[in-house]
Amino acid sequence: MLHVEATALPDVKIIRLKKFGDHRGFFSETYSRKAFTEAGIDHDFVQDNHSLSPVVGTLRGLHFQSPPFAQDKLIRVPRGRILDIAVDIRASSPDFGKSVAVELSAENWLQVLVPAGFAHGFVTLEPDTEVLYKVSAPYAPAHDHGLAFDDPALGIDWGLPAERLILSDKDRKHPRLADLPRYFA
Ligand SMILES: Cc1cn([C@H]2C[C@H](O)[C@@H](COP(=O)(O)OP(=O)(O)O[C@H]3O[C@@H](C)C(=O)[C@@H](O)[C@H]3O)O2)c(=O)[nH]c1=O
Repeated sequence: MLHVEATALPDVKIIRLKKFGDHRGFFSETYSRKAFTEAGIDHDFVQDNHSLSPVVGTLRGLHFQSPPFAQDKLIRVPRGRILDIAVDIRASSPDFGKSVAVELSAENWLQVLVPAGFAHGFVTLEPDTEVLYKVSAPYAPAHDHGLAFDDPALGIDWGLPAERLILSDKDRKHPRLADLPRYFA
């Protein structure tokens, strides 16, 4: 029913789901605890989030929650298209500071699993893009942190010129990786 692939950062996984199309439209099991667990993705998701970004170039990120409210995230796009980015911020990881980008869309029907210890963000590539994601810990504003999306040390190519990017005020003020406390060992 589902197929799991590692990305260049092996703990970030791409999930391919079955989509059954017929003359009425389609049906898809977008999450099944049993099927995901059998495929090695075993997380205790406690909250579902949903965002809408009307304008192309809306960039949300890079975000993470620190322990004890660190979140695993399972992300999908039921409408529109995004470039989804995960950055390894685990201090002792050989991939510390490295990022991976995956395009998620209503068309490709992929999901991405971004585990705790990674900062996460995305930029929208189509108008009216909606992003749905499950998280494994509740929202905890005191433990909610950000990393600068344009930190040169990360070298992330967001795929659009800077003047086309739409961000929250908060997301323009996050520290660079070198100045970020080491929240994850
Ligand atoms: C994330 C979150 C926000 N909020 C509130 C706080 C604020 O008033 C409003 C908008 O919050 P933000 O600006 O943080 O929303 P946004 O920038 O969409 O934040 C999200 O970005 C992506 C990339 C992630 O990975 C998510 O974990 C989350 O951090 O929603 C909640 O009530 N619960 C939540 O779980």
